[in-house]
Amino acid sequence: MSTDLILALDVPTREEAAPLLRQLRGSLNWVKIGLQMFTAHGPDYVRAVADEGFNVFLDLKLHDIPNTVAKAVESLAPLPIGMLTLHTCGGREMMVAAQKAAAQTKPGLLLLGVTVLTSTNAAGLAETGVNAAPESQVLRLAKLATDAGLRGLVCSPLEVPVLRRELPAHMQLVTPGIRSAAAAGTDDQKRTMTPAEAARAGSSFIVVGRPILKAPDPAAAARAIMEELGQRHNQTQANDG
Ligand SMILES: O=c1ccn([C@@H]2O[C@H](COP(=O)(O)O)[C@@H](O)[C@H]2O)c(=O)[nH]1
Repeated sequence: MSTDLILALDVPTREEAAPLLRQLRGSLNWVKIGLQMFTAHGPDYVRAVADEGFNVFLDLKLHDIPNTVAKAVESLAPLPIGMLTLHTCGGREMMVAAQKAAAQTKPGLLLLGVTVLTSTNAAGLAETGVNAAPESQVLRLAKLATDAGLRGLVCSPLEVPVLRRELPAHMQLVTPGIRSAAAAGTDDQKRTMTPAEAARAGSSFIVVGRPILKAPDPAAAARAIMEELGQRHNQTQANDG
């Protein structure tokens, strides 16, 4: 199984993003547009990034009553997006409604259920009244999302091994919370792994923002991560052979 990089384009302006996208055209497949860029620059920017040849992952983490989320999915369907997030803690009925809306309006769209944010640890969960370890809560929400018909999940790479054991093989597992071994800190991320570890665990995609965006040479940092994922893939093939 191979693991692909998704660049989280969390910058304030289109001008700041432009040189990096230009340098990564042709080597990077996926760009994630999240709340920062979408609230500032809207659907037009989604179209602009897709026009540059990137697959777009729209990370809006929808969380509302079933009808409202389904209508939002319908409104977003005309956009050139390949992935869209919603919160699994919105519940089964909401996820079923969203998946139905996606199937009717944009059948190829991969709806991803966000389980427990990678910025949350056991103490943070307990503060919200959830007295479970992150791994148990992720598994619970992941099973609910799978039952509701979703085909992909967002979780930390730490939970990927248990999800790979417990869920159908077709589930796409997208993992933020990526930090290199040499990183000085983890920012606000609490459940982290390195790119190679996440790939080895079985992530379908890793999502990386600040470690690339704040690097002295962001394009080189992105290429180094792709290399790390590719090297691991090649090593696995070599070991398999
Ligand atoms: O659980 C989650 C879900 C989404 N994210 C998003 O991924 C990136 C990570 O950025 P870094 O700068 O690499 O920490 C960011 O856009 C988050 O909104 C997440 O981190 N955790």
